[in-house]
Amino acid sequence: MFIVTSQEMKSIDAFTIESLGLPARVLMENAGYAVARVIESRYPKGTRVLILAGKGNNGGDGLVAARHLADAGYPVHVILAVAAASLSGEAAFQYERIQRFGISSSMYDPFTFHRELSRSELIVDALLGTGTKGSPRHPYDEMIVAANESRKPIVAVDIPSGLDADNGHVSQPCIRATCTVSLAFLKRGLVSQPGAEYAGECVVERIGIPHWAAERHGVKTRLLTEMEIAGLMRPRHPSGHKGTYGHVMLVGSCRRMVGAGLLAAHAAVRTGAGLVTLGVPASALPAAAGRVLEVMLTPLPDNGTGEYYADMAEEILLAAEDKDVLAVGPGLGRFAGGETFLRKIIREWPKPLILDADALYLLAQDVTMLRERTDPTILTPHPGEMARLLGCSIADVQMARIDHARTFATTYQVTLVLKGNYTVIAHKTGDVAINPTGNPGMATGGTGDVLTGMIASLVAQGYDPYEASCLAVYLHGATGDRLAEKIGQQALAAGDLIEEIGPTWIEIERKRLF
Ligand SMILES: NC(=O)C1=CN([C@@H]2O[C@H](COP(=O)(O)OP(=O)(O)OC[C@H]3O[C@@H](n4cnc5c(N)ncnc54)[C@H](O)[C@@H]3O)[C@@H](O)[C@H]2O)[C@H](O)CC1
Ligand SMILES: [K+]
Repeated sequence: MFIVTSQEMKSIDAFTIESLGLPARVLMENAGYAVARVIESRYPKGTRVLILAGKGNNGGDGLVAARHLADAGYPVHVILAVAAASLSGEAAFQYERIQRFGISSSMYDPFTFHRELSRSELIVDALLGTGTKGSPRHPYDEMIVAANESRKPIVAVDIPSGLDADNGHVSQPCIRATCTVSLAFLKRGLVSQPGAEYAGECVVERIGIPHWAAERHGVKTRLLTEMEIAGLMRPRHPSGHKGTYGHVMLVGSCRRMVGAGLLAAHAAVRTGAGLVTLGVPASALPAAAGRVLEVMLTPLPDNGTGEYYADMAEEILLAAEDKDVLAVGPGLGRFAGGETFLRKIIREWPKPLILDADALYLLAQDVTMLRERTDPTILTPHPGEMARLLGCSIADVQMARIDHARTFATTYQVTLVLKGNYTVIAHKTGDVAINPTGNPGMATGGTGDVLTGMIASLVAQGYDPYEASCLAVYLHGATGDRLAEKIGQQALAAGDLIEEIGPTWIEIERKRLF
């Protein structure tokens, strides 16, 4: 499912209208009708609907919806934010139609507005759409505040008014919708925080703009869907043996963080790797031994410290020689000479490499070392690690997650997984996938280690690095959602997640189209 910016939407709209010859009026009719149908499917006939219409095309969509809802048996009243004379072309055309159809309407004045608001049972927000510039001005601001304060359900047309369609930032005020009917394609702001929270449930409705028009206009951002993920899942081969499913080598679990590497290793086992080896500083080995029976442990000479140090890169490369993928980071710790350590691995490891956690901290000391790699590389930063890699603030990262992830991936030719709500997976070609699964219960220590193990496991099994990342991220979030259903978000722990990977895999795999 494509995700567009307002600029991309504008070009696609123009292309559909001018080159494909589908008039703007037809698109608006489809848009308003789609909104009405969504409302009809959720609210019983007779529900009193108040439609708030702005001056542009978003308002026009609302006016079309008013016409269809009235016809379907909903008492409707329309309030225009501006005088009828200042409505833009298509909205003016639609306003004239609702008058001819005898639909009750008025122009905004505080008294009428509050009276209609208190009588209504459902509000349609058609004030501002993708043409919004800056914070809602008067009287839009007052209308938005009052609509929110009414606590009545709100269906937003295209985006909640006050939302920045491109980055998910919300103005003060911004509509808090129960449901948003996004037209033609999802807008970026609906899958970025805090926008997603203001949008409520999102439904995307077709309005006549063909799907391929997005591709034609170079849209490279999409939302992962369950169907697509199911399609990536490969059945195991009847004659397969453990060698068929690859050997993962993980490096981490220093004395203070033994659990991190173990979580990753265990998750790699549960995601299907043939064999999993965890490299640990020799002195930390007793603490790691016997905790996950399926995992082999490789002690790395550590002078009795239980920590990593620069020279251990040599040992790691030797130990990894016969493995299919190397993942460095969970519980690695920070140490003197870390940059040299990482540079050696980056330069000399000739197969897929995954860098997470403290490996990303080490990488941030000189990101350009990534240019020395030609083999597949996957980075899995959370926003703090991403900020360090870019030398900017976390707020800067969060402001433009998609753009930062994409630029980094294309610049350094890596797969970049920017974690957080709506994890962004960026491919070295500039393709970006956004993940819809997961919940706040997963914001707890160790879940990142689990993800790293899952990605490593899939790469070892021969999945393409980008597809492995998309599949692992989706599955990881879906596993968290399934677990939260069972035990609640509060109680969710990284270790429990691992046991739920298998059942979640089966559940998704069943959606596969044969
Ligand atoms: N063919 C199409 O283009 C279709 C568009 N659809 C809907 O149209 C909107 C986008 O419409 P547009 O007219 O470009 O902009 P808006 O309706 O979002 O509003 C712009 C309007 O409002 C004024 N304005 C801008 N910023 C502010 C502000 N901060 N405060 C107050 N007023 C503001 C500005 O002057 C403009 O006149 C899209 O979201 C869809 O809903 C349909 O889908 C059909 C096809
Ligand atoms: K809106």
